[in-house]
Amino acid sequence: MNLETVELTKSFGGVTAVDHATVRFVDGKVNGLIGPNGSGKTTFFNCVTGMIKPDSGSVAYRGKDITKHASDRVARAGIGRSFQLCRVFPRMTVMENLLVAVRHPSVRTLLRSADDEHERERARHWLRRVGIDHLEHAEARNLSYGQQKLLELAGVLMGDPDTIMLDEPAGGVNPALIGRIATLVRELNEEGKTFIIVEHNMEMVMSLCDHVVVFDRGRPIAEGEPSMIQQDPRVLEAYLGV
Ligand SMILES: Nc1ncnc2c1ncn2[C@@H]1O[C@H](COP(=O)(O)OP(=O)(O)OP(=O)(O)O)[C@@H](O)[C@H]1O
Repeated sequence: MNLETVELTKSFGGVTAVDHATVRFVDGKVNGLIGPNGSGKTTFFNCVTGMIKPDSGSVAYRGKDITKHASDRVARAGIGRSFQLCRVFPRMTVMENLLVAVRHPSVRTLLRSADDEHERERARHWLRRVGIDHLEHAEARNLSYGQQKLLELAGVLMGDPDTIMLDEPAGGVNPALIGRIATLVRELNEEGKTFIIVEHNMEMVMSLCDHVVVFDRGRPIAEGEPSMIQQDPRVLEAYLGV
Protein backbone atom coordinates (compact mmCIF):
# COMPACT_ATOMS: atom_id res chain seq x y z
CA MET A 1 0.00 0.00 0.00
CA ASN A 2 1.27 3.40 -0.91
CA LEU A 3 -1.17 6.29 -0.93
CA GLU A 4 -4.54 5.99 0.72
CA THR A 5 -7.41 8.38 1.31
CA VAL A 6 -10.33 7.66 3.62
CA GLU A 7 -13.61 9.54 3.21
CA LEU A 8 -11.76 12.54 1.77
CA THR A 9 -14.14 15.45 1.24
CA LYS A 10 -13.84 18.97 -0.17
CA SER A 11 -16.65 21.36 -1.01
CA PHE A 12 -16.60 24.74 -2.69
CA GLY A 13 -19.77 26.54 -1.61
CA GLY A 14 -22.57 24.26 -2.66
CA VAL A 15 -20.39 22.04 -4.89
CA THR A 16 -18.93 18.92 -3.31
CA ALA A 17 -15.91 18.41 -5.55
CA VAL A 18 -14.53 15.42 -3.63
CA ASP A 19 -17.19 13.46 -1.80
CA HIS A 20 -16.10 10.96 0.87
CA ALA A 21 -13.54 9.45 -1.48
CA THR A 22 -11.83 6.33 -0.16
CA VAL A 23 -9.09 5.36 -2.59
CA ARG A 24 -5.95 3.25 -2.43
CA PHE A 25 -3.08 3.49 -4.90
CA VAL A 26 -0.56 0.70 -4.90
CA ASP A 27 3.19 1.14 -4.65
CA GLY A 28 5.26 0.42 -7.73
CA LYS A 29 2.40 0.76 -10.21
CA VAL A 30 1.38 3.20 -12.87
CA ASN A 31 -2.04 4.18 -11.55
CA GLY A 32 -4.59 6.07 -13.64
CA LEU A 33 -7.26 8.38 -12.24
CA ILE A 34 -9.94 9.08 -14.82
CA GLY A 35 -13.46 10.47 -14.87
CA PRO A 36 -15.66 12.96 -16.69
CA ASN A 37 -14.95 16.70 -16.60
CA GLY A 38 -15.64 18.13 -13.18
CA SER A 39 -15.62 14.77 -11.40
CA GLY A 40 -13.11 16.02 -8.82
CA LYS A 41 -9.79 14.60 -10.02
CA THR A 42 -7.76 17.81 -9.77
CA THR A 43 -9.37 18.73 -6.43
CA PHE A 44 -8.43 15.25 -5.19
CA PHE A 45 -4.81 15.83 -6.31
CA ASN A 46 -4.83 19.26 -4.62
CA CYS A 47 -6.10 17.81 -1.34
CA VAL A 48 -3.54 14.99 -1.37
CA THR A 49 -0.60 17.25 -2.19
CA GLY A 50 -1.47 19.98 0.33
CA MET A 51 -2.38 22.63 -2.25
CA ILE A 52 -5.81 22.93 -0.61
CA LYS A 53 -7.05 21.63 2.70
CA PRO A 54 -9.78 18.99 2.66
CA ASP A 55 -12.88 19.61 4.80
CA SER A 56 -12.76 16.13 6.28
CA GLY A 57 -11.31 12.68 5.78
CA SER A 58 -7.68 11.61 5.79
CA VAL A 59 -4.69 11.04 3.55
CA ALA A 60 -1.94 8.57 4.43
CA TYR A 61 1.29 7.98 2.56
CA ARG A 62 3.22 4.80 3.27
CA GLY A 63 1.37 4.38 6.56
CA LYS A 64 1.93 7.94 7.77
CA ASP A 65 -0.86 10.47 8.10
CA ILE A 66 -0.22 13.48 5.86
CA THR A 67 -3.70 15.03 6.00
CA LYS A 68 -3.54 18.81 5.85
CA HIS A 69 0.24 18.85 5.57
CA ALA A 70 1.47 21.86 3.59
CA SER A 71 2.64 21.13 0.06
CA ASP A 72 6.37 21.40 0.84
CA ARG A 73 5.97 18.83 3.61
CA VAL A 74 4.08 16.50 1.27
CA ALA A 75 6.92 16.91 -1.24
CA ARG A 76 9.47 16.07 1.45
CA ALA A 77 7.47 12.94 2.28
CA GLY A 78 8.24 11.81 -1.29
CA ILE A 79 5.28 12.89 -3.40
CA GLY A 80 5.97 15.06 -6.46
CA ARG A 81 3.34 16.50 -8.78
CA SER A 82 2.82 18.32 -12.05
CA PHE A 83 -0.04 20.65 -12.90
CA GLN A 84 -2.84 20.53 -15.47
CA LEU A 85 -1.76 23.92 -16.76
CA CYS A 86 1.97 23.45 -16.80
CA ARG A 87 3.86 25.58 -14.26
CA VAL A 88 7.26 26.89 -15.27
CA PHE A 89 8.87 30.31 -14.83
CA PRO A 90 8.69 31.71 -18.38
CA ARG A 91 11.51 34.26 -18.12
CA MET A 92 13.96 31.94 -16.44
CA THR A 93 16.17 29.59 -18.40
CA VAL A 94 15.53 25.89 -18.42
CA MET A 95 18.46 25.36 -16.03
CA GLU A 96 17.27 28.11 -13.66
CA ASN A 97 13.83 26.52 -13.57
CA LEU A 98 15.37 23.27 -12.38
CA LEU A 99 17.56 24.93 -9.78
CA VAL A 100 14.55 26.72 -8.24
CA ALA A 101 12.56 23.48 -8.39
CA VAL A 102 14.73 22.22 -5.54
CA ARG A 103 14.10 25.21 -3.29
CA HIS A 104 12.05 22.91 -1.06
CA PRO A 105 14.66 20.21 -0.99
CA SER A 106 14.42 16.87 0.68
CA VAL A 107 16.80 16.36 3.57
CA ARG A 108 19.08 14.48 1.24
CA THR A 109 19.35 17.35 -1.24
CA LEU A 110 19.46 19.92 1.55
CA LEU A 111 22.67 18.38 2.81
CA ARG A 112 24.16 18.86 -0.62
CA SER A 113 22.62 22.18 -1.58
CA ALA A 114 25.88 24.05 -1.00
CA ASP A 115 27.23 22.07 -3.88
CA ASP A 116 25.77 24.10 -6.73
CA GLU A 117 27.67 22.29 -9.46
CA HIS A 118 26.31 19.04 -8.12
CA GLU A 119 22.75 20.40 -8.50
CA ARG A 120 23.56 21.53 -12.04
CA GLU A 121 24.79 18.06 -12.89
CA ARG A 122 21.61 16.54 -11.48
CA ALA A 123 19.61 19.05 -13.54
CA ARG A 124 21.55 18.11 -16.69
CA HIS A 125 20.93 14.45 -15.95
CA TRP A 126 17.13 14.97 -15.82
CA LEU A 127 17.20 17.24 -18.87
CA ARG A 128 18.90 14.43 -20.78
CA ARG A 129 16.36 11.94 -19.47
CA VAL A 130 13.39 14.03 -20.60
CA GLY A 131 15.16 14.85 -23.88
CA ILE A 132 15.57 18.65 -23.69
CA ASP A 133 19.20 18.95 -22.61
CA HIS A 134 19.93 20.94 -25.80
CA LEU A 135 17.63 23.66 -24.40
CA GLU A 136 19.47 24.18 -21.11
CA HIS A 137 20.19 27.88 -21.75
CA ALA A 138 16.90 28.74 -23.48
CA GLU A 139 14.27 30.79 -21.69
CA ALA A 140 11.34 28.57 -20.75
CA ARG A 141 8.88 30.81 -22.62
CA ASN A 142 10.62 29.94 -25.89
CA LEU A 143 9.94 26.22 -25.48
CA SER A 144 6.92 24.56 -27.08
CA TYR A 145 4.12 23.68 -24.68
CA GLY A 146 5.10 20.01 -24.81
CA GLN A 147 8.73 20.89 -24.05
CA GLN A 148 7.56 23.01 -21.11
CA LYS A 149 5.70 19.98 -19.80
CA LEU A 150 8.91 17.95 -20.07
CA LEU A 151 10.70 20.74 -18.19
CA GLU A 152 8.06 20.67 -15.48
CA LEU A 153 8.50 16.90 -15.22
CA ALA A 154 12.27 17.32 -14.93
CA GLY A 155 11.59 19.80 -12.11
CA VAL A 156 9.44 17.23 -10.34
CA LEU A 157 12.21 14.65 -10.73
CA MET A 158 14.74 17.07 -9.21
CA GLY A 159 12.82 16.64 -5.93
CA ASP A 160 13.64 12.92 -6.03
CA PRO A 161 10.06 11.79 -5.35
CA ASP A 162 9.06 8.15 -4.87
CA THR A 163 5.53 8.85 -6.08
CA ILE A 164 4.79 11.15 -8.99
CA MET A 165 1.33 12.60 -9.56
CA LEU A 166 0.80 13.93 -13.08
CA ASP A 167 -2.26 16.05 -13.92
CA GLU A 168 -3.02 15.59 -17.62
CA PRO A 169 0.52 15.04 -18.90
CA ALA A 170 -0.73 14.60 -22.48
CA GLY A 171 -3.07 17.61 -22.50
CA GLY A 172 -2.18 20.02 -25.30
CA VAL A 173 0.91 18.01 -26.26
CA ASN A 174 1.65 16.75 -29.78
CA PRO A 175 1.62 12.98 -30.39
CA ALA A 176 5.42 12.66 -30.67
CA LEU A 177 5.92 14.22 -27.25
CA ILE A 178 3.05 12.21 -25.77
CA GLY A 179 5.00 9.13 -26.89
CA ARG A 180 8.13 10.44 -25.20
CA ILE A 181 6.29 11.18 -21.95
CA ALA A 182 4.75 7.68 -21.99
CA THR A 183 8.15 6.04 -22.56
CA LEU A 184 9.65 8.07 -19.74
CA VAL A 185 6.87 7.09 -17.34
CA ARG A 186 7.45 3.42 -18.21
CA GLU A 187 11.21 3.70 -17.70
CA LEU A 188 10.90 5.58 -14.40
CA ASN A 189 8.34 3.07 -13.20
CA GLU A 190 10.76 0.23 -13.99
CA GLU A 191 13.32 2.14 -11.91
CA GLY A 192 10.93 2.08 -8.95
CA LYS A 193 8.82 5.24 -9.19
CA THR A 194 5.10 4.98 -8.52
CA PHE A 195 2.79 7.06 -10.73
CA ILE A 196 -0.71 8.42 -10.30
CA ILE A 197 -1.87 9.98 -13.55
CA VAL A 198 -4.97 12.03 -14.27
CA GLU A 199 -5.49 11.87 -18.01
CA HIS A 200 -8.28 12.27 -20.56
CA ASN A 201 -6.29 10.65 -23.38
CA MET A 202 -7.76 7.15 -23.09
CA GLU A 203 -5.23 5.61 -25.47
CA MET A 204 -2.47 6.75 -23.15
CA VAL A 205 -4.30 5.59 -20.02
CA MET A 206 -5.10 2.18 -21.45
CA SER A 207 -1.60 1.52 -22.76
CA LEU A 208 0.30 2.93 -19.80
CA CYS A 209 -1.61 2.17 -16.60
CA ASP A 210 -1.56 -1.03 -14.58
CA HIS A 211 -4.49 0.04 -12.45
CA VAL A 212 -7.22 2.58 -13.08
CA VAL A 213 -9.55 4.33 -10.62
CA VAL A 214 -12.63 5.98 -12.09
CA PHE A 215 -14.14 9.05 -10.42
CA ASP A 216 -17.66 10.32 -10.86
CA ARG A 217 -19.10 13.20 -8.87
CA GLY A 218 -16.20 13.30 -6.46
CA ARG A 219 -15.88 9.65 -5.59
CA PRO A 220 -14.54 6.40 -7.02
CA ILE A 221 -17.16 4.33 -8.83
CA ALA A 222 -14.93 1.61 -10.30
CA GLU A 223 -11.35 0.42 -10.30
CA GLY A 224 -9.28 -2.33 -11.85
CA GLU A 225 -7.15 -3.21 -14.85
CA PRO A 226 -7.67 -0.95 -17.86
CA SER A 227 -9.29 -3.69 -19.94
CA MET A 228 -11.85 -4.35 -17.19
CA ILE A 229 -12.57 -0.67 -16.70
CA GLN A 230 -13.27 -0.17 -20.40
CA GLN A 231 -16.13 -2.66 -20.23
CA ASP A 232 -17.58 -1.61 -16.89
CA PRO A 233 -21.18 -0.39 -17.35
CA ARG A 234 -20.82 2.07 -14.43
CA VAL A 235 -17.93 3.72 -16.24
CA LEU A 236 -19.78 3.96 -19.54
CA GLU A 237 -22.76 5.40 -17.71
CA ALA A 238 -20.62 8.04 -15.97
CA TYR A 239 -19.03 9.12 -19.25
CA LEU A 240 -22.09 8.95 -21.44
CA GLY A 241 -24.51 10.15 -18.78
CA VAL A 242 -27.03 7.42 -19.71
N1 LIG B 1 -11.60 26.67 -6.53
C1 LIG B 1 -12.84 26.26 -6.84
N2 LIG B 1 -13.91 26.99 -6.55
C2 LIG B 1 -15.16 26.58 -6.84
N3 LIG B 1 -15.45 25.40 -7.44
C3 LIG B 1 -14.42 24.62 -7.77
C4 LIG B 1 -13.05 24.98 -7.48
N4 LIG B 1 -12.23 23.98 -7.93
C5 LIG B 1 -13.04 23.06 -8.45
N5 LIG B 1 -14.34 23.42 -8.36
C6 LIG B 1 -15.51 22.64 -8.80
O1 LIG B 1 -15.36 21.33 -8.28
C7 LIG B 1 -15.77 20.35 -9.23
C8 LIG B 1 -14.60 19.41 -9.51
O2 LIG B 1 -13.60 20.11 -10.25
P1 LIG B 1 -12.19 19.45 -10.61
O3 LIG B 1 -11.42 20.47 -11.35
O4 LIG B 1 -11.60 18.86 -9.38
O5 LIG B 1 -12.63 18.26 -11.59
P2 LIG B 1 -11.76 17.44 -12.64
O6 LIG B 1 -12.28 16.05 -12.60
O7 LIG B 1 -10.34 17.65 -12.38
O8 LIG B 1 -12.18 18.14 -14.00
P3 LIG B 1 -11.40 18.20 -15.41
O9 LIG B 1 -11.31 16.80 -15.90
O10 LIG B 1 -12.32 19.04 -16.25
O11 LIG B 1 -10.07 18.84 -15.15
C9 LIG B 1 -16.25 21.12 -10.46
O12 LIG B 1 -17.66 21.27 -10.35
C10 LIG B 1 -15.56 22.46 -10.31
O13 LIG B 1 -16.29 23.47 -10.95
